[in-house]
Amino acid sequence: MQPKEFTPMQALRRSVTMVAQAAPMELRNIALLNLLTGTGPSISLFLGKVVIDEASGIANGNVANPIQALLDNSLLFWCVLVALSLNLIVDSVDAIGTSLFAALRDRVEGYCRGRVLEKVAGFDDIALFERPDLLNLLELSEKGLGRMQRLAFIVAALIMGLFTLVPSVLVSVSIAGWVPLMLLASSAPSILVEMRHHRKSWRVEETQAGATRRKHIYAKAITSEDYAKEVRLFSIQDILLHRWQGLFDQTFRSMQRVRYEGAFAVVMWALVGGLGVALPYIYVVVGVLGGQFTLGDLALYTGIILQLRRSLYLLIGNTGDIYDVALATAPIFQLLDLEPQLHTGSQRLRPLATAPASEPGIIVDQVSFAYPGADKATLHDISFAVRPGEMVALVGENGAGKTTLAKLLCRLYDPTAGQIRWHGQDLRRLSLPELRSHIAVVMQDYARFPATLRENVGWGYLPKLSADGAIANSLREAGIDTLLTELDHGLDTPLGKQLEDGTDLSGGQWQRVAIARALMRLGEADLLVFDEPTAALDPKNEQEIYAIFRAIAQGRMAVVVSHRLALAKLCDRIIVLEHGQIIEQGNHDQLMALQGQYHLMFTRQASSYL
Ligand SMILES: Nc1ncnc2c1ncn2[C@@H]1O[C@H](COP(=O)(O)OP(=O)(O)OP(=O)(O)O)[C@@H](O)[C@H]1O
Repeated sequence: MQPKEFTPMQALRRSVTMVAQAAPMELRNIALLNLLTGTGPSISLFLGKVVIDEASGIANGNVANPIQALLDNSLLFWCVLVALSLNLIVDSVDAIGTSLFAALRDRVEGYCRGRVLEKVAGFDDIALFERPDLLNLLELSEKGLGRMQRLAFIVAALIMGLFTLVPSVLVSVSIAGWVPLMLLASSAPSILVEMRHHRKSWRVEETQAGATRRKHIYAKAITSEDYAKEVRLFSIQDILLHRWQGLFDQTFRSMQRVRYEGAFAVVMWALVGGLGVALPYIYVVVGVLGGQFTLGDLALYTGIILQLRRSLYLLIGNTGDIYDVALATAPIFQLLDLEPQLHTGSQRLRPLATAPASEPGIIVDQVSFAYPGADKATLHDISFAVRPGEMVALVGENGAGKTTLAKLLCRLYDPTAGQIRWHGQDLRRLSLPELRSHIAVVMQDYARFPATLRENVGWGYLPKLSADGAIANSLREAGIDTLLTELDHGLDTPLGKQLEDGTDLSGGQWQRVAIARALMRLGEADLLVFDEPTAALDPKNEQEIYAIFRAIAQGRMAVVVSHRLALAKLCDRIIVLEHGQIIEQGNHDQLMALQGQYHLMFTRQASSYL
């Protein structure tokens, strides 16, 4: 799962295609509008020249009725009328432009963000959320999404620049062939300087991606409800603020240095570009004095030279920006092209009856595992079996590798070495959606979905999302059906403080809701994976949940990760892990008789309850 490299040109091509796909209608309408507003000023200048030449021809001081003179000269009359109408139209369509641009921005945002969300949601594995380099990629894609909206504006501005440039070039050629060439040549260095500046800025943003992400983490720790209580109780606001400020200063300083350098270079080259305007300008003024050009020409040509320069700047500025966009949007395409680490297999899960005689249940066969990017393995050569009807406990000290093993059983990761087989089939060959539909999980860090009670439970088994009876049953089995009467809107009460009118639950209640969600799957699930399922429950409720687990594990395979050895004691087999290795295995009595690590842990825990 290594991100591909993109050249700026490749990223630019993909970005332009994406913008065109996102808002084809808005782009077309903006192009039409720009055709009008871009060519309008050149046409106005030309009409102005005719008006000046015609008016100065008539205005010799002997015109008795100037209005009649205007009406009599049809060229003058029509030029005045068209120039005024054109100005009126150009001014009035400006307002349409504002709403078209707003629609363009929203469409591009919706389409591009939608594609990114779709991609992230479609990842079957969780490495994307656990690898710092991929988290940085997510951070950079977020910046890229902002730049994608800018690209839409740049494309519109370039269209505008071109529509202004073409008539300006055509008119300026009539002054002298060298005029547009000179303006172009004197502006060219600015393009290169802008591009270099953008490349440098992006390099800084890239190298600061980690710092920017950490900055967001500290900002979140200050503003998020999850940390609010402890931040205050331990008075760590200042530490977090200080860290955020430090990272902000660091990223700001690096960017500011590049900005100053860039601004200086751009200004210097803009001054050089000014010379390119001065010479043609003087040439026209001298031409008027020498009788080569008329007064109308003076107005037209000086206006057109300045306009040509402006349109060149519009194009130069936006070409520089387009380079910046190309660099900044590359992470979006790196993310969109990211190959998931896990691939679904095609086989259907074989029924128990057809499993090979030696292979019923789940066999963990010499499994080792290292987290992506980690230099040390977390699990070493793990082998054990969970037979149908068996409840197996994974115990061990913090960091021993229990949760990691639970993640491998649910195929959130694949083993680095060895195999996990289910009724004789390697998990990697099974269809992932099918595999996961046969597993009911309660994770240690279970989700508290900002959704209704119905959804928090019903999302465990979508076909029964509207089946009030089934959801109520799961809540009852998880011992939390009192919520149905306690909550104002019963199943349809929004849960979580993030939601308007949301009701928050206690930690233990949320844990029971997570258990109820897993219970919704019981119709299909053959494997139950419970990782610290009772951590938030009091001892009385814990005992009650143990009894529920035992009951639902009947006839299924169950793996329970727990520090509560009272729960482990109820299991058919206990696997003791230490530093990612199995050090003991057996039932409670066998392990107690062994007088090893389990015995030590159990007696310590039992004595602490006395
Ligand atoms: N996403 C990850 N990337 C890299 N290392 C990880 C990741 N998750 C866990 N680890 C490391 O793997 C080791 C085992 O972690 P694991 O969560 O499996 O332990 P555990 O036995 O469940 O611990 P606990 O009882 O505290 O929940 C730890 O050293 C941990 O630092």
